Amino acid sequence: MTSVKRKGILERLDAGEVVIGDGGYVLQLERRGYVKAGHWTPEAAVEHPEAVRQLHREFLRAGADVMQTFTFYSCDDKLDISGNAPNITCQQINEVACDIAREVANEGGALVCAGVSQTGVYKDRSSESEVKAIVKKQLDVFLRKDVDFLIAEYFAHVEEAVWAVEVLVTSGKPVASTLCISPKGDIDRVCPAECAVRLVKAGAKIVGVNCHVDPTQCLNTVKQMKEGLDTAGLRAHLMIQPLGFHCPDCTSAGYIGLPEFPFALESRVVNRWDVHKYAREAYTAGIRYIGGCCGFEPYHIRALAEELAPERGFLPPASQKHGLWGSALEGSSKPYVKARASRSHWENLKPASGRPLCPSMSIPDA
Ligand code: MET
Ligand SMILES: [Zn+2]
Repeated sequence: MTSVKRKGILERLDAGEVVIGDGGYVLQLERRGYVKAGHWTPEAAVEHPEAVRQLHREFLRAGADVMQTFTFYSCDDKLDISGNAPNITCQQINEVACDIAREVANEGGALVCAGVSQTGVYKDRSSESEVKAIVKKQLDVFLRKDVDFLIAEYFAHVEEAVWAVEVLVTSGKPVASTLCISPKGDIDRVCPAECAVRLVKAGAKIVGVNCHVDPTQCLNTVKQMKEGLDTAGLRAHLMIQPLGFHCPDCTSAGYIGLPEFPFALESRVVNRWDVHKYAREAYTAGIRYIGGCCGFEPYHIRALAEELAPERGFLPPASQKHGLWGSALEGSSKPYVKARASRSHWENLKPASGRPLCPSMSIPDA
């Protein structure tokens, strides 16, 4: 599949455009029956390409400007651990994942971003060459498939992310990097400001966070990253792809440490109005690449696109089926439903969980 000539990621961001990211794949496809929890590897790209393609299409229709390849954890050491895809290789998965992402991206002018994530071999400095070899193997496939840009995402140690970035930049393609860290910093207690500085010095042009904590906590972290870069006199674009779950009670282990992870997170899902608020705060903080990670579904991405429609100048196709701020309810025959066709109703609502015996916060296991 060839790429259609279109404005690249850096051209868009350098011009001050808002870039809407996509949402979470592995968690969503686990729920749909195509990914095994615990392993979280993406062999569904080969086994059920139609399922992966459909999720990409829904994100595109919701307004995503970027299709991230379904290549999470797709390196030899992770797939071996999973042991549930004996005949499928990572190369195969990564090739097919790039093709699927390109096919859907071409349906709507989106860019293809190929991703690598934390490896299973990271220890200390001694693992540098091993980590880099794994990333290089993934990169070779991505280059053959001529993806538009690259991301090193979901790294908990900035040191490992820096190694990945160092390999990815050798391609000459733009490189983004997001860490799955809390406002306190990475696992080794490197603060977000320092993390951002190290990633940019390694060559990343777009830096930020993804996964592990909620939109509020991710905003806090990226703001610290921005301050760190400003203080160091470095320039980079900022990116944010938080969880689509509220977890103010989690520790630096993020949502993985919550007893509800991963099979009972539903009561924590952010709603579309939470996403409006998050999108506006991210934009105001100077972040221009705004998307979501685990828990972020197509309707959340549509909410991002709707909140930022004044800046972007258009609405996504999925908004044909959604009146802004509940206006579609004008057509309801029930007066009490019709009365909810107002921004103030949805903006001020404190949604009930409907679970009278449940606490609003948990005690994390880690
Ligand atoms: C656990 S984070 C997963 C990130 C990846 N981009 C996905 O959505 O599948
Ligand atoms: Zn995630």
